[in-house]
Amino acid sequence: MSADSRIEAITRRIVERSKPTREAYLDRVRSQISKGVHRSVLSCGNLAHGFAVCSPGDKTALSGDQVPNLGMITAYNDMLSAHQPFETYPALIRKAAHEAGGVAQVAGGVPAMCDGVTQGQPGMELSLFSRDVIAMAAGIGLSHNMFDAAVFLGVCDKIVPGLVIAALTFGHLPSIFIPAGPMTSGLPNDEKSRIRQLYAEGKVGRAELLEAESKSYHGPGTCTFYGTANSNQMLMEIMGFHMPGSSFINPNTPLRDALTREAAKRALAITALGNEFTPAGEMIDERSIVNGVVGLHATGGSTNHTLHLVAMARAAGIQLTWQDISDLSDIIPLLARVYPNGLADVNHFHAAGGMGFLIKQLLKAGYLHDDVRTVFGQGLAAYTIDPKLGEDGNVVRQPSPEESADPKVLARIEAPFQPNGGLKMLTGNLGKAVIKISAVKPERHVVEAPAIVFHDQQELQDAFKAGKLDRDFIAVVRFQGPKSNGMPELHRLTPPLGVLQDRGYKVALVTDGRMSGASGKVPAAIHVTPEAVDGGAIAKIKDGDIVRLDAIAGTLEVLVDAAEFAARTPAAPDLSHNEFGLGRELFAPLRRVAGAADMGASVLY
Ligand SMILES: O=C(O)[C@H](O)[C@@H](O)[C@H](O)[C@H](O)COP(=O)(O)O
Ligand code: SF4
Repeated sequence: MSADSRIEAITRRIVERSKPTREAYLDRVRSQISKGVHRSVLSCGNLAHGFAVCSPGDKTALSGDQVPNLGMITAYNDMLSAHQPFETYPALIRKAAHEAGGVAQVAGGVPAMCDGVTQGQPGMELSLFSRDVIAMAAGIGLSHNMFDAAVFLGVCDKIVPGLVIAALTFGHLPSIFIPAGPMTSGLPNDEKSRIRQLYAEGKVGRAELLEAESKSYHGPGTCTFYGTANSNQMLMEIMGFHMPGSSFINPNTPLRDALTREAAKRALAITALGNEFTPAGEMIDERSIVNGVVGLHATGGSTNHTLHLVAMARAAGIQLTWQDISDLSDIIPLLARVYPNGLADVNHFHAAGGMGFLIKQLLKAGYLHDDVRTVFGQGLAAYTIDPKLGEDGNVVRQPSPEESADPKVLARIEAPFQPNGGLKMLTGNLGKAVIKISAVKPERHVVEAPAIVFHDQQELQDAFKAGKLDRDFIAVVRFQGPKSNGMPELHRLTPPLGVLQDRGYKVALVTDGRMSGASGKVPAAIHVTPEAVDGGAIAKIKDGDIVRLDAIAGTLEVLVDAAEFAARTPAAPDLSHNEFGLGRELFAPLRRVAGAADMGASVLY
């Protein structure tokens, strides 16, 4: 079934816009493919180093060019609950590779930051740049050129986007993403947020807050809210980088391990040595990217993907814009109510039918390109399944049901929760911005109020604690862009602004920084571009200026006489405090070259 004509039209305009860069990219990929099995270009010395620690059997296998070798890129560490399960994956994957007649080696590791640990801390100023550092680190591993396919072990916020950039940079190789799955459900996310707001008001102490947080984040696996990490899993599934049904199976379960083994064997089956060669650079095309954006809107996914999807697409020569994302939002309905867009968590989402049901609904309406290549073969319809553990310990896939097992969490296409995806681009005399309203009540989609300007999130929190913010206002938090301080998430603003909103005040946030994928209830115009330090108009806003954020009209305006505003001198605060400390001095070169948010805020292109 062909896609809806509006989806086709947007896809066509992306294809047209991307033609020069996409064709140049594909030429590079095909040139690399034409060189044949990559180990064959290595010298004997190179090869001997490459398999020095292998068994005699593997050395024999790798000495020739008939046995496929799988390169693993792992983001294992104990900081991310979502990545901790990867500690045991290399051994599992090596064993599965041998069972399939291949070899598997860890090509390299990549760094991974837990945004939950660094949230509100100086480390968060390295977070966005870590995406591109991860892409470079993965490139270092794959540059050994020993491999016929790659598997990527990563889940969280900047890690999957960075790994996708690497996978597409090495687009001549087939690549499969292997997740570790969500944490089992703990304290409900809305209850955690309620305790946070009580703490912000001084009504509970640190002991109660730590108890609530620890009951929420309690074990291995991805945090269960629908933030950037779980948006990543949705994207990898709907873009065809996952084996069908991989996204939301809990860690350390037989089905999880069966999916991991299966992915390793599939990666070896789709190399150039077999008859289903599926290089990532050809598998992912403009239709795959559009499918990813559609999934983002249908699930109320993280705003961080208005940065990451643009950067990921560029790695394959595809030019995705915020206008594309905004226009698709007008078409795609919201089908999932997962925190912060609802009370459920990703385990409930999966139990209600999960990705298989979601994809089935979107395909039924023609909102997805079905005729795409995936690591599993041709066509997205193969992903409308429910994964189960078979008698033999392998994965079996049953067709997804026609009905949602929980219509309050996962809706049918005929009865969506909202008619659109709620991720809009705003334009006006402050430049461009992005707003996600799928978690914002309709009466708050337009906010017009006096500005109060802050130069970091701690200033706002201090003003709140001092009782200075009990009024209608728009918080303008600026000098938070990529060139300023690395564009940290300002998620610690959510509790105080949420308290003020619950007290009945009209509040909103305007910032050239980012929010967490878990942020939601307060209207926020984020990623304002140009950023303050880059000549952005946001640097000229003064306390008391009337600012209007209109998510319905798609506008972001400061209501000041244009001539008077233009004549203002931009603020130029002292930013030296974010140039040193906790590694920020190492990232000064990246701040200098960082691109604009609407181009992916990348240091790579
Ligand atoms: O984009 C995201 O999804 C966030 O970066 C998330 O990964 C991070 O952990 C947040 O901090 C939410 O968690 P907390 O509400 O516990 O901070
Ligand atoms: S979802 Fe966020 S907080 Fe949870 S493990 Fe991943 S990065 Fe850390």
